[in-house]
Amino acid sequence: MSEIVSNGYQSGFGNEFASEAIAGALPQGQNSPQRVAHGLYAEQLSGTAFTAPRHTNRRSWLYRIRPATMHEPFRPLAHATFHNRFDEAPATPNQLRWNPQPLPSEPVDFVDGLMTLAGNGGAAEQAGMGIHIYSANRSMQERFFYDADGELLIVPQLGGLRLATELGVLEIEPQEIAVIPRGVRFRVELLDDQARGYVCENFGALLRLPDLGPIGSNCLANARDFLVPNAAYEDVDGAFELIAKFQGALWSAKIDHSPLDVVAWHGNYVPYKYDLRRFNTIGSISYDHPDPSIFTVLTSPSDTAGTANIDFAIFPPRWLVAQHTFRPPWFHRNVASEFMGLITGVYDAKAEGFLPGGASLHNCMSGHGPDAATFEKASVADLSKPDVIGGTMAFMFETRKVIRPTQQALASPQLQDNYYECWQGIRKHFEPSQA
Ligand SMILES: O=C(O)Cc1cc(O)ccc1O
Ligand SMILES: [Fe+2]
Repeated sequence: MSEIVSNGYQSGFGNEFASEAIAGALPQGQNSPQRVAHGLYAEQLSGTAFTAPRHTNRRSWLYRIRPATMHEPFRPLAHATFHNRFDEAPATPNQLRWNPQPLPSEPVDFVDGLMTLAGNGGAAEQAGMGIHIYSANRSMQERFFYDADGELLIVPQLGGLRLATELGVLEIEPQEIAVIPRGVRFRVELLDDQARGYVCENFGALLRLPDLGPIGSNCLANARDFLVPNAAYEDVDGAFELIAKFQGALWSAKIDHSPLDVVAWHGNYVPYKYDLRRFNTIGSISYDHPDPSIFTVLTSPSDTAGTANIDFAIFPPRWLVAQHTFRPPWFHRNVASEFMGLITGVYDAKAEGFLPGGASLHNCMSGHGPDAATFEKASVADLSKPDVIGGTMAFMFETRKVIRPTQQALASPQLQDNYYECWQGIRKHFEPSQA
């Protein structure tokens, strides 16, 4: 009986990885020998259709102490705040902003501490995303979770997490992210007393690195900076719970052993982490503020070329040097819908009110951009000097479909009822007789 211990990381994105926690456990030359070394069971886990084109095809082979099929039947598990009901309230064109969700006072783990803020599409549609916040103050104990509805992009804002997965251990802190593939079982342990962050549940095509076009073969998030765990396992018996998220609802089954019992694995369907501080940011060195697609870390494409199901973009520290230019984000209305969060610092379009741990939502064609204070300051700034934006990390989940806030998000005391006022102080400067 021993609890899982990290065996470190391998690097790359979408590689054919291979790892064994016991030398010789990984079969050579084939996937499914008649008998696997050390009495392990072979099991395939596919993340794309068997016949998906080779460059998007994802699957891994796991060599484990017991096959994943061994557990008692699932029964529905109630959860008051974590769901995919995006049709409860009318979608709103209003600009919305929330203060950070409070941290729990009672003991709450990652799964219990999930609250759904908004989303679109769903698992049945195989498109769209769920947007959730977690706030927790204790590790998951004697229970494990997997999401059959989509992969989970976890964005910590407060406190580090140790994600003990079937394929090994990922440790992340704020300004790092992790992606847990659909179906992979895991346990979330807290590295600090409290944890809060954002989760993007991707019902569509798997997140991948964006194409770089004329940028070339480097920059933005570089593939070698993505880290994938080496195989690590625990061989533990006990009275445990396996929680599944399936078609928008939770289910619970008894399991008499830890499912984190994969001794060796190989493949390209893997959990991974990435340090957002490694992002190689591109921007204008001449004039004008480019579209924020230059800040894309990962993208989930849709069936329409160039129109993402989800883009995950970040707004990291950077220099602003553009000449004869309004340097912060411009006023805009977009066909895409934008959910934003702030991990640390101040976001350059909002002088105040957008707090670390908070969130904002600007839906399709809803006007937004710099608040009045930011506009006044930037429109008279001295452009002979570069500006440096430091000590900040904001992010955006952008999506082609309208983002529908849940009833609980709209009723939440954290919703700022005066958000629209940040633009009401914008002054009329129009002078028909002056250039
Ligand atoms: O709305 C926002 O703040 C996000 C955003 C940033 C930017 O630099 C350009 C467009 C955009 O939507
Ligand atoms: Fe925007």
